[in-house]
Amino acid sequence: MAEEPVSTSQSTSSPLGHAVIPIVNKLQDIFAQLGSSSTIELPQVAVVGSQSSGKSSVLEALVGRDFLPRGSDICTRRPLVLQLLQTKRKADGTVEEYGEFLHLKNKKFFDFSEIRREIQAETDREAGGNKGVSDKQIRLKIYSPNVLDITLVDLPGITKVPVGDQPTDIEARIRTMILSYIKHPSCLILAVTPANADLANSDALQIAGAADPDGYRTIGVITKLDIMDRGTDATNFLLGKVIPLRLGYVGVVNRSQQDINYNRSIKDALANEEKFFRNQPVYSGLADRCGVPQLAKKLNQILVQHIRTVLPGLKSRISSALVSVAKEHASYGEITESKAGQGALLLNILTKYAEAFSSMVEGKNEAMSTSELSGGARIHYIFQSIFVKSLEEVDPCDDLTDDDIRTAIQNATGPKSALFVPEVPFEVLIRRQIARLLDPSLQCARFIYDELIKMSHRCLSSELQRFPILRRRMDEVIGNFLREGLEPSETMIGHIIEMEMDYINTSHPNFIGGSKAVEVALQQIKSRVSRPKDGIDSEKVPASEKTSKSRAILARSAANGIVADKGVRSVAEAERPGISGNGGGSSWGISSIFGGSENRAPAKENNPGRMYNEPVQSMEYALSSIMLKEPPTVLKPSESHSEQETIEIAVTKLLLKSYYDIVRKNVEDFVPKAIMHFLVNHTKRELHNVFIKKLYRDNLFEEMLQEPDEVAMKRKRTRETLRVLQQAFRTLDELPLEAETVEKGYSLGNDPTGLPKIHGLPSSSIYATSDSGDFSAFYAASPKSTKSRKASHSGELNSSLHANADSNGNTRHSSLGSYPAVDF
Ligand SMILES: Nc1nc2c(ncn2[C@@H]2O[C@H](COP(=O)(O)OP(=O)(O)OP(=O)(O)O)[C@@H](O)[C@H]2O)c(=O)[nH]1
Repeated sequence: MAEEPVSTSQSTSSPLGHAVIPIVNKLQDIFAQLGSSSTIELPQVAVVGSQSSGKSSVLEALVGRDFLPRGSDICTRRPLVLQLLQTKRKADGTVEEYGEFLHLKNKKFFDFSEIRREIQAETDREAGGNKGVSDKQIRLKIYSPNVLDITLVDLPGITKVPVGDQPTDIEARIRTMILSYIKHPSCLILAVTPANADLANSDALQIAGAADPDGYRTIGVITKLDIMDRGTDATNFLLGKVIPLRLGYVGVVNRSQQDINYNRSIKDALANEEKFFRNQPVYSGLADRCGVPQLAKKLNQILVQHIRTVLPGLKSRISSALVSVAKEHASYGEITESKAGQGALLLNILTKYAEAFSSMVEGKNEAMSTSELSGGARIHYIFQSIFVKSLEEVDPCDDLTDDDIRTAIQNATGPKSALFVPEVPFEVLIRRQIARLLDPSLQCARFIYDELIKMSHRCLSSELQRFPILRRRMDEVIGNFLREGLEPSETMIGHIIEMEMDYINTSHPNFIGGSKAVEVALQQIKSRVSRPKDGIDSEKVPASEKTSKSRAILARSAANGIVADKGVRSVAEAERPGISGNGGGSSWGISSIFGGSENRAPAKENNPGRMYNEPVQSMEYALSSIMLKEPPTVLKPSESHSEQETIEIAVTKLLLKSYYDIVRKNVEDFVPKAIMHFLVNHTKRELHNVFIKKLYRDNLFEEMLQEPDEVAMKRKRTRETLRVLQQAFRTLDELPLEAETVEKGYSLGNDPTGLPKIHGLPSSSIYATSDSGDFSAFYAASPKSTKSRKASHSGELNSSLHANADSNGNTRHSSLGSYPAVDF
């Protein structure tokens, strides 16, 4: 490529064009180094056009070296991805240029004709020797101080008629292949059309139009201006009068086949091209649209603008990758060799774990979920919504039928008939109900234990992943410790229930008491009598019996201080039984249910009640020598309920319910307390000590802090990734200032000419014009602002040059939006 004379303004201009592109290329290499399939997708420049239109020649001229197979026949049969990388001149001023193929890593090709031969050989290897075409890329990097940093793609030319090994659908296949490159919004398209062909029917413009209908990224290249028919010229093409193109056209003169045959150098060809345009007065006013150097400038300028816009997005991606890799790296920790270091590490892990466990129980855990209950909240849920709720729902009488109660009453009164509301059956039955509370209470403790086990697993920090032995040992220790904590809580729960069963405190202020129970029971029965269907049939009960029972019960109410019906008092007193006097150790006198014993009347043993009627009758039968039936082995109370029994049953139920409520509340209160004290809080308090006691041993450090090889490997890999990312980040960090400088260069026009200054671009007057080929105008505003916004989102090239903020004021980054996220 011809060296441009460096003007004063250039020498003071921003070096961004020089600096940004190599950095991004460098980043691309960095990502490649990471072995990640993700790469930074730079805007590529693809050359499209019909066969032999001069695509390869244009690329070669841009590169400034002969290295591509060219000829009148089909030459490009595989996509060639060509990354041009600008290198510095050597200190002694000599130039080193070489190429490197991806498929031949570490081999530098200093002889460019050898590069051409390798392209041909590699093409043949994949696509065969007989004009076959393949879509498998050949990747080539060219290092040279004489190139602009750009990635170019040479694509097979569009052909209509299949030849050689080409399939019948060769045209469609090539079009698909071309489209797969140029459809990408970040791909710049060089649509190459020979000047001696009909531009209106240009394959290149047609396919470019399909991929880039608005022409935001298509540059028209007219080749072979030198072999146009005499008397014709390409000015109308170049001015966009035939087919308008937003980015305009550049006319070039490449080497003819004869030049190639004579081995004419590119340098000569460029000189020849310059001479051509100089000698053609018709092109003199179109200097900015003529010649390979102008094409190079156009491309470079677009590329620089694009990269500048893309950098912030790239930077944020790298920084987030950096954060996650750094986090991962930190999770692998450092290798600790010294005993003291190991001890400190172990202590730290154990302490952190114990703290995490406590925080989780207390609900102070940072990683607390917002989508579900966790930690201590689950414990609370188990207590309140499972345990308490289940107990509340239990009816103490639900497993007791009236017959059960009647049987219990009859059993409790022994051979006598029950004269009063019996206390023993109440105690027997209430104990039975209290006993039922044991199982759910123990189950509740189990649930909490399970929760704590789950929490213990959740507390395992990522740091522990690298110490599987320690992790296992910690698991064992906490598992055992929790199991040990479960025992006393279960014992305590047992005690709570036993205590409740052992002493039935009928003096409890909340207990209904016998009198009140009788009163309520009578009311219940009365209301049932008035509604015979609902309850017992009062008619069936003999009147005398009914009166006596009522009297007896009401009398007890009176004895308890409740004013009873005066008319029945004496009878009631006469019928007062002496049960209380016969109470055993565990039997609480009737007074305990019915209140104080002050008004207790002496027992009357020989009360001629219903009880004795039957033996008397038996005697009479005996006298008549009538034999009795043997009593059955299993005896049940008689089926018919007396009214007395009904009342007794109702009273017993009321007493049961009332007392059960008291016990249930106690249990609901004490069981969670016991579990919290003996299991949960105990674990919270003691876990750290237990860990220290069981695991913090000099002789165990080595064993417990043993990490698997895999962790060492991962640590090494993430360290390397981190290093590369840090390097990339640092490199990018230096860019904003330069980008700003470039911004100034473009927008403020601090050059006397008011022109943008890009490294490697001559400060020619080409930018002064402001027609369709002027990028400054193109960058400044889009004719379709809405569209450009949309395009910006989809990552189209032009978007990077337009509005940088969406309607929400968010900065958007365009083209790299489509490159795959860094995935390590
Ligand atoms: N006179 C003249 N000949 C040219 C020009 N550009 C290309 N040629 C010749 O046209 C022929 C085809 O050029 P290539 O560069 O191989 O064309 P291509 O489009 O890459 O061809 P394929 O890859 O095979 O499709 C070669 O013989 C070139 O020397 C030009 O501007 N002037």
